[in-house]
Amino acid sequence: MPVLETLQVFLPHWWNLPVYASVMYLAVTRGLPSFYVIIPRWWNLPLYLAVLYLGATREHLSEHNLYDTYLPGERPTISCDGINTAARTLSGVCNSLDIPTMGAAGTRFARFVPLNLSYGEPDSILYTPNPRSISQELFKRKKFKPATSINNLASAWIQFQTHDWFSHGPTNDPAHLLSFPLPKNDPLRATGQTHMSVRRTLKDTHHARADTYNNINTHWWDLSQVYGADEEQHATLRSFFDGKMKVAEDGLLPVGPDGLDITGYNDNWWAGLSLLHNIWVKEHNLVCDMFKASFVYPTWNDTQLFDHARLVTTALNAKIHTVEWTPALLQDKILQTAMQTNWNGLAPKWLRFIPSTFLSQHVAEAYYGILGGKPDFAGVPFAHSEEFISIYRFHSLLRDNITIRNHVDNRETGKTYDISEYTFRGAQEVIRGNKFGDVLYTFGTDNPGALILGNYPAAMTHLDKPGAPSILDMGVIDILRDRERGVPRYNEFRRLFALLPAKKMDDISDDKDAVAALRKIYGEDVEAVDLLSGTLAESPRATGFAFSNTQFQVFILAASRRLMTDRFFTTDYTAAVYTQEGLDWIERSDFREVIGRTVPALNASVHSVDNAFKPWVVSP
Ligand code: HEM
Repeated sequence: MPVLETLQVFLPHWWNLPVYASVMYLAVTRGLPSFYVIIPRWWNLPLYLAVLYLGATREHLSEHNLYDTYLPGERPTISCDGINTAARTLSGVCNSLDIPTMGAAGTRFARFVPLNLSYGEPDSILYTPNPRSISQELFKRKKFKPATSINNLASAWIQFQTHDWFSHGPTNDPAHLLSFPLPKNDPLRATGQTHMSVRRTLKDTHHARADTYNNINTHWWDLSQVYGADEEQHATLRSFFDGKMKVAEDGLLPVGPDGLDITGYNDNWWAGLSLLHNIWVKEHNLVCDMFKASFVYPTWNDTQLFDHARLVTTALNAKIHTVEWTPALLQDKILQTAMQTNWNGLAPKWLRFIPSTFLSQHVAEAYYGILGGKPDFAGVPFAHSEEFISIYRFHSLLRDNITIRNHVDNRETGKTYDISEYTFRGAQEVIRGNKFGDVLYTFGTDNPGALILGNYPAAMTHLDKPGAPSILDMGVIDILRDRERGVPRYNEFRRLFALLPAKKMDDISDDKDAVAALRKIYGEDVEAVDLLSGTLAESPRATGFAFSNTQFQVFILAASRRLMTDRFFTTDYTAAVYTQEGLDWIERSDFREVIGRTVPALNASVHSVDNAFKPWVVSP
């Protein structure tokens, strides 16, 4: 039984393994991460060795890459007295009962690099190479290159998830600008413009240490983008009847005076986000119906129904992300096994009799999965980090156009929307000006853009965002944000994340065109390559991976950590807190089921694939 061989208890002759394997085995089971060895192309290892290697990598990174930005005594404190700690709170307080404000809305982002290396770049290098040249010459799309292994729902999904986990906020700092001269040949110069300015991120400055930034959303995986993160706003989203969220008469989310859907977080809105917010509100309301219809909870009031439905809906969302979205983006057997291990554990049902107290924490996590196990903070309070945010700069996923097709016969309906039309207020016209099922079907069958150089939508480099002080070049902003927030550039980032740095430009990519494009901007200065430029250029990638190994290294650390540190995914993932009906709902659902029951017309289409994020097979 190969699965058992990964566990200390079932691998008595571990010393007969090849050298790398025994080192990794020791690292995972006995906590000896100091023996960590970098294996650059780990994806070529046999399946279970590769899974072990990823486990060892996670341990190594947990030991070396977790930094709290609150110094002792700085963290705000509150008491959880009078708060219902059996439910998720809106602001995220009291998830940790030991440190009640851990992960709460408005608290600081952490770092995955040492604090003394997290200073924003000084002006002498902040604008070099010129961010506008990078955006226009290295990033901007000339011809759309699709990511053929996934559908466009996968792109909306990841932005939807990031809005749950983090945001620096839509406002930025009007009093402090990042400003640099436009390149000499920039077409904008013809209009008389000589410089480009971007507001700095709002931040807290400190004496003799790096600036820190606050998350305006909760750090927890709690669907705060759907439910909101404060009482006042949340009250506008609730029907206060049977635990349900408010929907308009047509069954879709109501629309506010700003023309955007009324939901927990609607910044940077577009049709893809509207689809997902609608689906998850419908799902929440169906969970309420399930509880209401069961004979077990006839006396539950609106709050009890809401609280339990939120727990269940949120955990199902986390499960789908872990065992469906991730394996769709990273289509490799190793990853599928690793993500299943995170959620369910490796042990088959019939072998789950060993009490986890007999197993070390790491072995128990691998054997039984993180879910329902003991919380594991690796000694550092949980918060998302700046480095985590930086690896999700996935704007290249966006399509230039969305052409709606009928879900019954796959024919074009004659409606096409470009980015200026499907974003912000425009999302309404896409969602309500078409059949919801047709829009969702179109997303399920279209591909998003590939995460490579030269595939950043041109329209995103002159984005007219309502309320923004000027037209935004998102390529410029993506580069500047990392530089101003002190996220290390590509090579230093790799060093700090236990990866081998590039010695020369050719080491970054096997693709000669990508290397030539990098050279045009960065010359031979491999240390100057920005994180986003390097990761978009990077190859080879693990087989089937839509993003680079550098990004994946951060993912290894963060994906498990946001589950392991959350009381509602660990200690309190129990029938007593969720109800048995709730746990069963999560257990038997996948995203195909969610789509099938929230938009029944698409049940057959979404079941044409084994994973809802793979391109659905088009109707004959
Ligand atoms: C049409 C859709 C989208 C629009 C209009 C949009 C727009 C924006 C804007 C205006 C910002 C803030 C820039 C700033 O720092 O001032 C931003 C940040 C960001 N976007 Fe997008 N975006 C879109 C889609 C996506 C997608 C699909 C992803 C995929 C994950 C994504 C990931 C991010 C990330 C990670 C940030 C940084 C957030 C932060 O600093 O807190 N965006 N986007």
